[in-house]
Amino acid sequence: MNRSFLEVSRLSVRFGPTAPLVLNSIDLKVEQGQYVAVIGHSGCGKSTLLNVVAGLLPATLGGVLLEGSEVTEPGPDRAVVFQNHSLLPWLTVYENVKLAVDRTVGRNMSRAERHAWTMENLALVRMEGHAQKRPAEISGGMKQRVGIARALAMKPKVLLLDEPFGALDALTRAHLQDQVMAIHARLGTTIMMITHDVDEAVLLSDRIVMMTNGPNATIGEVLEVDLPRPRDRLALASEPRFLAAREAVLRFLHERHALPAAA
Ligand SMILES: Nc1ncnc2c1ncn2[C@@H]1O[C@H](COP(=O)(O)OP(=O)(O)OP(=O)(O)O)[C@@H](O)[C@H]1O
Repeated sequence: MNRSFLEVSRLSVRFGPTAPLVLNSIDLKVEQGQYVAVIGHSGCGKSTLLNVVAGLLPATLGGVLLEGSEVTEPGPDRAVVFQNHSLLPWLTVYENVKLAVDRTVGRNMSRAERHAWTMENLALVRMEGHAQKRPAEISGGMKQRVGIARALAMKPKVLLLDEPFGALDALTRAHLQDQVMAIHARLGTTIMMITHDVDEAVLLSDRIVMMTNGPNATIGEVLEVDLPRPRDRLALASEPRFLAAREAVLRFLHERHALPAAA
């Protein structure tokens, strides 16, 4: 049988035996190296989907396979970056990343290798110059970069990004999007990203998974983003294929699956 790298099959989730289904029979296949964005209105179940893939939440029905193995618990092969950084405040930037290295891939490395690998990942997000600072001493964008370095340092098979740029100002956000695109090009990591931002989804992704409104949310449409890489945000701003993809997602969200007007 032809398996995909990551497969979500007939996934349904409810929180409690009598609660309605939040997700209803989600089917999604992601190939190795693909960048997939999941977009949908607030509350439709995007984070729930990501959390099941991360192993943080159980499936009620169906499930998730990564390279053919069922996901039943969290693991370093699926690193998550949340909207609000989850760095340990009492550790330095270096120590935050090093801790993740020590607990995962670093187990089979020498002390010098663990140090080098920690620094290599900080350099990937251009944070090597801030290694000795604590989270309180760096900006929100820098914290997210450290969170991404920490996730990548675990050499995950899949990087799960839950609105990673959501709390950042527009310029910092654009800068970080460019960095993530560069990292994806360099490492070829499989990425699943949740976002509310249509431009961000089109700019970064190979495919955009559009979810219907909850409860009982499911995948409404999947859009293939046919734009060559590397992608340049300025050049794309007037590129017809970029604009067409953007319009397709906007129409899905605001015409076919618009939220009812507030009472
Ligand atoms: N632990 C939980 N217990 C009960 N209900 C939950 C729990 N987590 C999520 N829900 C409910 O499941 C639904 C989907 O939530 P989820 O956070 O997955 O949506 P979302 O699309 O990620 O939303 P947003 O875009 O606002 O972050 C919501 O109605 C939410 O209230």
